[in-house]
Amino acid sequence: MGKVSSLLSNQAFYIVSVYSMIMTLMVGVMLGLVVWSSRISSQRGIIEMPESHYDYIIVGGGTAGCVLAARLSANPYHSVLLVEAGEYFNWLSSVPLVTPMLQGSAHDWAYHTKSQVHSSWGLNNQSSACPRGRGLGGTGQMNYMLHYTGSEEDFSRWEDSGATGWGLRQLQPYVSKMLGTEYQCIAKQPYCLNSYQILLMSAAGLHTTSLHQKSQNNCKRVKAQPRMHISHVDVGNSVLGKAFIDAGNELAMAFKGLSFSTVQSTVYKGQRWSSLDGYLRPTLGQHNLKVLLNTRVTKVVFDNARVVQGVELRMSGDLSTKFVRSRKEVVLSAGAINTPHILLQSGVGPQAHLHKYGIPVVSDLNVGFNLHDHLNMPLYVSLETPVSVTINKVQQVHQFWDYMIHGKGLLASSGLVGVGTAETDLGLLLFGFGSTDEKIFRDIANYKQETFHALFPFSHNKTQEGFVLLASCLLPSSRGIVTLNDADPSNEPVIDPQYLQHPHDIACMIRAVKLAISLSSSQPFQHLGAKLHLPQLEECQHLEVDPQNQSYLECIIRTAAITGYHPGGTCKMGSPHDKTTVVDPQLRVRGLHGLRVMDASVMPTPVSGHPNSILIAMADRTADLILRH
Ligand SMILES: Cc1cc2nc3c(=O)[nH]c(=O)nc-3n(C[C@H](O)[C@H](O)[C@H](O)COP(=O)(O)OP(=O)(O)OC[C@H]3O[C@@H](n4cnc5c(N)ncnc54)[C@H](O)[C@@H]3O)c2cc1C
Repeated sequence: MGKVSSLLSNQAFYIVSVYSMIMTLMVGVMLGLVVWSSRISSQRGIIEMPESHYDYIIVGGGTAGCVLAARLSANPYHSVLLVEAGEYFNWLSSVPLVTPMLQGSAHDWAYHTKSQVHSSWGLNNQSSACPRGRGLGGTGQMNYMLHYTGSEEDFSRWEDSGATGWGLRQLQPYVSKMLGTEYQCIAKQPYCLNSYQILLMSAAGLHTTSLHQKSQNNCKRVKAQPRMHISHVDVGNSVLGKAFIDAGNELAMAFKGLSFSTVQSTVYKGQRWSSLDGYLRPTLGQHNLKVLLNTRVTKVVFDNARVVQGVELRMSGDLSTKFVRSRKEVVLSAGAINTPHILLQSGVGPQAHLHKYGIPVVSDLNVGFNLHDHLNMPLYVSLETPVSVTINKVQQVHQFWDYMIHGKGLLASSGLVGVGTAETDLGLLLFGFGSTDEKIFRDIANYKQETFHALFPFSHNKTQEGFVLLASCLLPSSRGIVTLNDADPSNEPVIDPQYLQHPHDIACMIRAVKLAISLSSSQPFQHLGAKLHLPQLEECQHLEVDPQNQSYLECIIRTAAITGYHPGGTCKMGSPHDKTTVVDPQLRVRGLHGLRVMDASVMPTPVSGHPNSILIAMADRTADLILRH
């Protein structure tokens, strides 16, 4: 009997081993095919050496740069060069769940902030990580894929501050276009307008002049191919998602303006869908669009009349500098950290700061100021019900199989489940991870080991069920600055966000944390056996661990809150008469000719959520502003 059972178990072991070998082999082959086919299709339009000149030069192939390059090259008579410091991201970037693994990799600029005074006490050197995507697709190729298109108030604030033309009404047509609705004229009508005019008309309500009335009769909204694909967490299939919505309903009386939903993500058939996929990729290979990878723009060059001549660039592995001329415009889309860095290196920035490094001043502007970012305070909640993502579940072979064959399963989602707002400025995210890889999550936040362990007490347990609530102040008032370290463009700039410097922000963060605490103790989560683990942090050990204790809450926030990954504002857009602005509402750099900025650095104030899709719509509108010019 014993022999038979050991024979059977040997056979079972043999079958399981062969099965896993076959599965692993097939997964390997399929991944190889995916990588191989994307390599082949990705070579189109990529050049090794630039020509001497182009009509438009776009610096940075990130979220905004990919849209601009596609739109400006739509006219076959315009030659466009897109210069990107990195290369193509590897295949990991398309698998939503493993997104955090890109941080700290070769695809990340991997910046760190200056030591913070008012925050980050529990981080190494009191310095926050500041990841930024380096490669085609930019930070949009390494972000958490949350889709959000802003509130009306976000854009009214911009208009009120002098960024005229950037209201919701003007941006809405571009958001619609992103999602698959366009405005088209009936062909061959004499009074047909171009798409920009139609978008403007629709933004203006379509009925102000007789020309508009005629066009209203001849132009219509049509369904088009969406540029961006959006997927939703289905409440019917997500126990955590359902609990989140139900908890929102329960809390509606206690918090004003509460709005809770499951997340929308820029994911298509289980893969990341960025502005590279939706805008740039379909246009690659056009004769008039060239992409230069692994090439860093070090400087914008001007003549004596402050007209842009072109850019200086350095190709990877080559220490010499090349010059490429622009016949029409240079657009900086290098992101909220690198765009001000390039401008400062080019002599555009505060005079005293440039003098300090011996850089000749081309224009004395407030470049680098007004840096804003969201902060997230993580709170861990353990569960007694198996409804979350755990390391053990992710490691099951069938998860790989489901993903490779059907684009489904745990790997197909970022793990983010719910997004909530209340009282206009409080934000909450539910990350459905019960257990996490300590090394990845500790290092990407730059947490000290003891801070990490206090926040995530079960991090060593691969089967622990639970989730993380990220509490945030959506409209922070603190403003930081990006400055030069020295006059060498290849050295990192100094990033000082001055998190929580403004008293408003700590009060706002405390309210957000209280919202998270109320959520964890709501009935829907209690039914799942939720237990909140308020951290016992070394920096706060003199304070009683109590959710009602304001001083304790302030201390844990100042110790353990981490970046929300949304730096912006460092080339503030606004009225050309306002000395604090860098670009006018057409995004032209004030006082210079032929130079614009279009990326997160132009956002005058933070948006009440996630900026990526808003930047896509803004870049699309900017292309129309440029083309109309
Ligand atoms: C980890 C993480 C998660 C995030 N999650 C979300 C989310 O879920 N939802 C959301 O809406 N937002 C999210 N964001 C923020 C969002 O992705 C960014 O705000 C957005 O991508 C910024 O776009 P951009 O065009 O301003 O810059 P980027 O996309 O950063 O593009 C800048 C590009 O310029 C290139 N570049 C820089 N310097 C040079 C140079 N000198 N020469 C040539 N090229 C250069 C860079 O390599 C890069 O490709 C996240 C960000 C991070 C880091």
